[in-house]
Amino acid sequence: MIVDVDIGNTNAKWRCQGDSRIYVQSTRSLPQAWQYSGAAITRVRVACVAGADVLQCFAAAVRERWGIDIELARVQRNYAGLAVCYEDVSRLGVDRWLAMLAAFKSVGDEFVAVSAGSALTADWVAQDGQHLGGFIAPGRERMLASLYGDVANVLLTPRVPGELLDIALGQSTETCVDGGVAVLLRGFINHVASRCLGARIILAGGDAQAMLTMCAQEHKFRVSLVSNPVLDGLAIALP
Ligand SMILES: Nc1ncnc2c1ncn2[C@@H]1O[C@H](COP(=O)(O)OP(=O)(O)OP(=O)(O)O)[C@@H](O)[C@H]1O
Ligand SMILES: CC(C)(CO)[C@@H](O)C(=O)NCCC(=O)O
Repeated sequence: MIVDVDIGNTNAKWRCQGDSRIYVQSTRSLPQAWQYSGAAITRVRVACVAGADVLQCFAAAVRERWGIDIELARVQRNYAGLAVCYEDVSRLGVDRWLAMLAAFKSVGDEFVAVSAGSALTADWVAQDGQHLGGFIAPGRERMLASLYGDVANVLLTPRVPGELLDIALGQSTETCVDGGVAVLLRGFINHVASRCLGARIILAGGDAQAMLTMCAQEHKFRVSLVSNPVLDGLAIALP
């Protein structure tokens, strides 16, 4: 059994080969125990942007339980037709690279890979596979945490996407913050969309659905929601 694992800053997600289900566990809890409960594992392909300590604990647990070393994806300057534009490719997040690899294979044309998770990222890739650059910004939870500190999670309210369409003026701290953050998220996705007229927008991450809702009507037809391009990219990077 091959298992692909995406260790993000908030959540670790995994998928077993031949099974479309994605399992999620908080990254914080991963060093204590990986909640994998499937069949015996022969390969574990990993993308990790969380700390080295998390990865070390995870690798040690896999070695102890299945007697194998994890296979870690690493960014390469030129791979599978995708050419990374960073001067120092080791600085590019492997999650961004894998998402671009997956989109490059499936779109076959110019695209922008957007992730709305712990961070907001957008990466432009030309039709010939040249990575043109991108943006990194704090994601929704990070923006809230920067205002509320450790109580951010308490104040996070799961919102139905429709609520985000009409950003009302807040009349309490919470509604002012929610509205302000929504303005920034909306600004990000609509800037991306209006900067890449013609290109497909491949949108993923925990806040992808909310971002799609906030995307201007005239751009929505170019957006494809994907559930986890990082996991898709692992199969390309580590065949
Ligand atoms: N149940 C939920 N309630 C509220 N918000 C949620 C929920 N699940 C996800 N989110 C939103 O999704 C974000 C996390 O998304 P995701 O799981 O894609 O993160 P991640 O993969 O760890 O991030 P990254 O890859 O950027 O490190 C949170 O910051 C939050 O804004
Ligand atoms: C930006 C994040 C946090 C998004 O998960 C990740 O891709 C990362 O840690 N990147 C390193 C910095 C960079 O990509 O330039």
